[in-house]
Amino acid sequence: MDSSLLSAPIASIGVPTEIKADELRVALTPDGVKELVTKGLEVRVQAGAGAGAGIGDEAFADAGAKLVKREEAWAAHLVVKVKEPQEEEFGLLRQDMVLFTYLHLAAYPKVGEALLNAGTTGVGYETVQLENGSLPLLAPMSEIAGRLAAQVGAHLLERPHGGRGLLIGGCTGVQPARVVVLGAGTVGWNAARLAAAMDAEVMLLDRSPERLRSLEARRRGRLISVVNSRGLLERLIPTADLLIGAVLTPGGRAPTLVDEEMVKQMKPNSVIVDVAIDQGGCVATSQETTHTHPTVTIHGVQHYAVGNMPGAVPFTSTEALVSVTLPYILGIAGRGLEEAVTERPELLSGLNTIQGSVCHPGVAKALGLPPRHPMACLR
Ligand SMILES: NC(=O)C1=CN([C@@H]2O[C@H](COP(=O)(O)OP(=O)(O)OC[C@H]3O[C@@H](n4cnc5c(N)ncnc54)[C@H](O)[C@@H]3O)[C@@H](O)[C@H]2O)C=CC1
Ligand SMILES: CC(=O)C(=O)O
Repeated sequence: MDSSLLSAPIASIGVPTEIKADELRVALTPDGVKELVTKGLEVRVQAGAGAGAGIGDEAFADAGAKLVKREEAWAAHLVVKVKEPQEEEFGLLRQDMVLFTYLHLAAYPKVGEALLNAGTTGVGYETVQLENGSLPLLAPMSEIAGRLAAQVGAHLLERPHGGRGLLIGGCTGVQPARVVVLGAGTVGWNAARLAAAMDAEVMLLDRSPERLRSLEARRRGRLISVVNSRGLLERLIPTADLLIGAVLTPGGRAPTLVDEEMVKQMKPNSVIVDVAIDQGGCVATSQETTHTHPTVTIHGVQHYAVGNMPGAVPFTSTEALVSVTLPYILGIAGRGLEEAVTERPELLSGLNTIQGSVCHPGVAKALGLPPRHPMACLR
């Protein structure tokens, strides 16, 4: 095993064009490129990679990037992306490469297998976790996805979009829609507060009373927070017009809080937005959809489960993503992965695979493989 890649600075950074369905974000902005190039690093951007986010090749070139073909971007020793590698990209994975991107291996075990077979070191944005439990590289996309969940849900409740024909906030003298949000983390809170701002009646559920207490002072409108239980879900879900799934166990598969029987009890043409689909989804009947074909109707309920929701707003989400990933990219490339982990210990939990081993306990459990301690893999 060649461990020099992990202990030495990485001189070349590649930014390929995203190829997941309807994914329009790009992993670096021209300002981000400039920061890296100023530090003496080489940044190779695939020509056209920024088009979806409104960033032209010229802007990248002016910032100091080399515009290259796909294979050259992937040939870099640090490849930064937005989404997990797609099957067409599996052949481009190598051992002498650190891949820094959203991986969501619990939901995409084939990607895990490909990384392990190739011996690629995969650092997942979504499992980089600070000591206080927060997820700094997931948070901005969760903010965006939460807000989108309320917007999309409101839209899907309208009759021409397949919904029951409800205005989410009702109107004077007429009851608003009832929105049930499962999980009061970043996605859940943002979805709930936007739905409440649209005058919906919102029930926000979480297993953690402490989390709900921390939100108390910020609660506005018709927003009620409750600690969830199976019995409560059984009573509440049949009353929901819009159900939003937003629970997470970092690295692991999302718990199935809503089984098929509960879905059958929902009102005809009600809506489920399962944001947690990128970790497998928290509704038994959810299956991943795309922005082009965003919904499927199962038991009379519209299911929206797009795995890359922020991809719909690439102008907003590219900036937001790079604002949090850039310091880590600088650290990994400028000082090497080992030293970057020492400087920013939260990176340790970002390590999902290292040269053929799984090294995140949640990911390992989801993949049914034994975890190795990341420090043991690094050294
Ligand atoms: N589909 C998409 O495009 C996107 C999906 N996401 C996903 O949304 C999900 C939520 O993300 P965040 O809000 O950032 O996570 P978070 O960690 O901020 O919040 C998750 C919440 O779920 C709660 N929870 C966990 N298990 C629970 C259970 N059994 N019952 C009730 N509550 C439970 C936790 O207490 C926590 O408050 C994740 O799967 C994330 O990957 C995030 C962004 C975009
Ligand atoms: C977090 C995630 O899955 C996304 O931004 O696409």
